[in-house]
Amino acid sequence: MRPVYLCGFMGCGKSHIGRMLARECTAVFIDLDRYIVDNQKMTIPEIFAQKGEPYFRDLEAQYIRNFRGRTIVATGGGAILRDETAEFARKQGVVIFLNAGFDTCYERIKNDSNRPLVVNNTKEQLKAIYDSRLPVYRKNSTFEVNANASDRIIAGEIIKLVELDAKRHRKTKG
Ligand SMILES: Nc1ncnc2c1ncn2[C@@H]1O[C@H](COP(=O)(O)OP(=O)(O)O)[C@@H](O)[C@H]1O
Ligand SMILES: O=C(O)C1=C[C@@H](OP(=O)(O)O)[C@@H](O)[C@H](O)C1
Ligand SMILES: [Mg+2]
Repeated sequence: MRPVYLCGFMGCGKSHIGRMLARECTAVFIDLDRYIVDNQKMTIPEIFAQKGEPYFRDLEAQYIRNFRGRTIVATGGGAILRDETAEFARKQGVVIFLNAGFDTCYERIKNDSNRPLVVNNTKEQLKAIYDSRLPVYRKNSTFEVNANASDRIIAGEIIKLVELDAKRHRKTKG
């Protein structure tokens, strides 16, 4: 199995589904946000406040390159927006966009003080960010799944796509 990178807006379920998938596929689970926090020994709000958002974006772009093999990577909602990062991830493995509606995402994240974009933007501003990101997640992913569903259903869909990817990849390798 090649690495699986989950992308999508904050609250779409990347971390939750990723952890579940890794258990089901006996793969290693990496939460890119967690990995950054552990390596930097700072929380995400601290990194944003003390080093700035561009610094955090560079860390994402750098650290996402550290994983190989049977791994499920829950990216942070901004990581796959960078074209070179997405290109790397699609070469390395399979990028899956968890597409959940804005209202679903917002209800899940609205009170979270650990997500600086949520703290620093109004609901209307977050909706505008969501709308501007949607086409980029689409463009930069290999597959898209409907994430307005139960976690079991979403995980099942992803497993089918990962199997499809493995088949295609074997074929192209000959
Ligand atoms: N399909 C789902 N159904 C119900 N709750 C979900 C689902 N996916 C995620 N959640 C919950 O929504 C919240 C945000 O999910 P999370 O995985 O942290 O999102 P992300 O990593 O994409 O920002 C968590 O409390 C999680 O348990
Ligand atoms: O969308 C974003 O720009 C961000 C999403 C967060 O991860 P989740 O998508 O897991 O919430 C985290 O990386 C950071 O707060 C920035
Ligand atoms: Mg997450």
